[in-house]
Amino acid sequence: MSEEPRILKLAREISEQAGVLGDYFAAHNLPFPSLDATAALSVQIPEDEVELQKTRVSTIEACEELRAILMGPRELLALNVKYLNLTIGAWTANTSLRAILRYKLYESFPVGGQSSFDAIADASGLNAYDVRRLIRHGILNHHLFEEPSPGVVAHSALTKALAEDPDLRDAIQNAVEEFLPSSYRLVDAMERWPKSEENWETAFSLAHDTNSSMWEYFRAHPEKGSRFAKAMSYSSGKKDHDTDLLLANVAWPDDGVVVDVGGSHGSIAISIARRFPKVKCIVQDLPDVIQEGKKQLPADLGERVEFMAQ
Ligand SMILES: C[S@@+](CC[C@H](N)C(=O)[O-])C[C@H]1O[C@@H](n2cnc3c(N)ncnc32)[C@H](O)[C@@H]1O
Repeated sequence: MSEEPRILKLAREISEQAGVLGDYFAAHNLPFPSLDATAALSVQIPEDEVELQKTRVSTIEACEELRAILMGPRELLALNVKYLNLTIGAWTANTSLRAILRYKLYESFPVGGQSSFDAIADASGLNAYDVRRLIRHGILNHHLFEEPSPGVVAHSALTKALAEDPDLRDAIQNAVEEFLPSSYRLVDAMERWPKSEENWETAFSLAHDTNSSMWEYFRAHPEKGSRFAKAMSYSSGKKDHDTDLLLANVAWPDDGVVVDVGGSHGSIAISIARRFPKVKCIVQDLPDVIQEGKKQLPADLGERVEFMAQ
């Protein structure tokens, strides 16, 4: 008999285990757990009910795994960046992800192959102790890498996605290197420069130890600037966020001119031009960004998407 698919197995386990928990609450006349304002602040299972506590934890773990599988690697990576820092105690939430990207651990051995902590340390220049701890942190917290047997490292779907999808990689790295550190400095910037309208008196400047605005900083660090622009294109249309929603929910003209102010490399303008063959689009942005956008523009849209440095 073929093996039961993982999502069905997990769903069955969740249902069975929730049933066991439900029977306990009913038998003990306890309120069922909920997120209503009137609910108890902890789930009402006494500490000495060890088996029941285990059932509760394994139900939560099965829910997390089912959710992760159903999201898929790309969406899951984006979600990791977005939400993990909200967990109290998750001080290290994105450290393994950041290290895996910064030191290119995702390409330290081929997808489909296996490696060891020592070999990954050699390939990356890190020491084996750090590599082991970071990779195990990634495995436990983010589904990054797998350890099929002790000391043997293999790719997971997520590290495979990082290895094989440079656009996704740029979007994630831009988030963990540029934006997450800035988000932590926002209230500091508000305190330091109350009501400032200066374009460099920002959380970004504090996080990056600079007296420049984010845009000047990106110009001085072109590899980061290019990564930011690719991240914009990624989130504004290429893969997970369907530009169809934008196209369907705005009363675009059938012909005429659309100007995308701050349109970066033109991903939105390109989508509009493709959908409405009589519309012309003008993308306005900073000179360096415009230069790159021009280079990337598909040749067949040369007449209808214009880039303008502003
Ligand atoms: C959040 S991004 C927008 C991304 C773009 N709409 C997309 O979907 O890919 C903001 C854009 O504004 C541009 N920008 C910032 N300051 C500018 C300025 N002073 N003049 C022109 N463009 C500017 C940046 O280069 C960047 O591409």
